[in-house]
Parts: sequence; structure tokens; C-alpha cells
Amino acid sequence: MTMTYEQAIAALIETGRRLDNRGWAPATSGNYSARLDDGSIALTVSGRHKGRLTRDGIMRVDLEGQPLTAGKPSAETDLHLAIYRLFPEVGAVLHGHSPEAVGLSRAAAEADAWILRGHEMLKAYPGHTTHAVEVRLPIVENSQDMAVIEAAVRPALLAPGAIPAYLIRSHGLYAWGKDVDEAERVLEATEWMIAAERAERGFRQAWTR
Ligand SMILES: CSCCC(=O)C(=O)COP(=O)(O)O
Ligand SMILES: [Zn+2]
Repeated sequence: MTMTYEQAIAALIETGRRLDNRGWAPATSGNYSARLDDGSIALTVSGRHKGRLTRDGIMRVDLEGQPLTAGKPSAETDLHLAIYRLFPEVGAVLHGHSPEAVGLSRAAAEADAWILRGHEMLKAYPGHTTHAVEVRLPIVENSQDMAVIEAAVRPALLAPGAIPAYLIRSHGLYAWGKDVDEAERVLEATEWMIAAERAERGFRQAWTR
């Protein structure tokens, strides 16, 4: 499902406001993109505050990352493009920097995934119809070299039963979907399950004192 550049600009600006209101876009963190009807990608300009985007904070690049309009593309453009190249049905990719997701990635210091099981919220992932499943949220090490992150996470993204999200340690969460709404739903559901499990741990500790 693709959109015009004008539709993408409006959708990504609105998404940035909503994610910032949730505390998932502090400072200039995060980046957002959408696949356009001509096959190019609308993407946030690097270094902008994503909760206060204006139309010049969105630009177009081709699938190789070459700018098609003015602006410096996000430093994480290659991670977005890798998702679009791997999954032709994907129409939008969102990346946030929530304290909960980053905190989880640091607490699960050596883990290469966080297991989510039993949550009714799992049904927010496309194609999931029951809580009675177990899925892996992949966790990869951070790097300033996007090719290193992409190579590290690719096998997990292609694994059977993979969910459309992954976590970069000490950095943030990536989520995607057929359009901006679906990508935001996946991001929000993943954040919600991380927060619910953190609350669960707090309650368990309180009860064992
Ligand atoms: C202060 S955020 C550091 C860079 C980052 O992780 C990010 O998500 C934003 O980078 P961009 O180049 O897309 O603005
Ligand atoms: Zn980032």
C-alpha cells in the first residue's frame, strides 16, 4: 500500500507528533519513512526534532539512498531501505527511542532477543489471531555503521514467525507495516508489551518483599 509524497509528508509529520507525545522521540531521535507510489521513499531529514516536523523535514530518496529532493537523509536511511528491499509489501518504517525499549535492551545485556508470550496485545501484529503464541523481539548490538547493524539483524528478520520489529541495544526500536498506521500499531503494541512486563516485574518485587 503506497501513497503520494504529499500524503506521506502529512502522515509522517502527524506520526512524529504522536510518537513525541508518548516520549518516544526525545531530542532529535527517531526517524520515519514511507514508500511512495513511484517506488521512491519519503524519509525524515537528519537532525530534525521529530515531534516538531514541518514539510521541509521530509525528503525523498531512491531505494539506493540517493536524495531526490533537498536535504540530508536520516543517518539511519540504510536501515529503512534494507526493510523495503527485504519486504516488498512494506509501506512504512518507524524508529523510536523510548526509555523503556532502550532500558530493556540494556538490562537484557547479553540476550539476542526478548521473548513475548501470552499477551492479548500480540494480536496487534499482522496475521496474529491469538495470545497463545511466543514471538522473539530481536536485539542487535548498536553500531555507527548501518551495514553492520543490518547484516546482524537480517537473519532474525527472515526467520519463520518473525515479527515486524527489532531492537538495537542502547539505541531504539524499529517497527514496520504495510502503511504508516500499521507500522505505528506495531511500534505501539511492542512498546506496550515492554511496559507491561516492566510493570509486572515491579509488582512481583513488591509482593515478594
Ligand atoms: C540524538 S539521536 C541520535 C541519532 C539517532 O539515533 C536517530 O534516531 C536520529 O537520527 P537522524 O539522522 O534520523 O536524525
Ligand atoms: Zn536512532
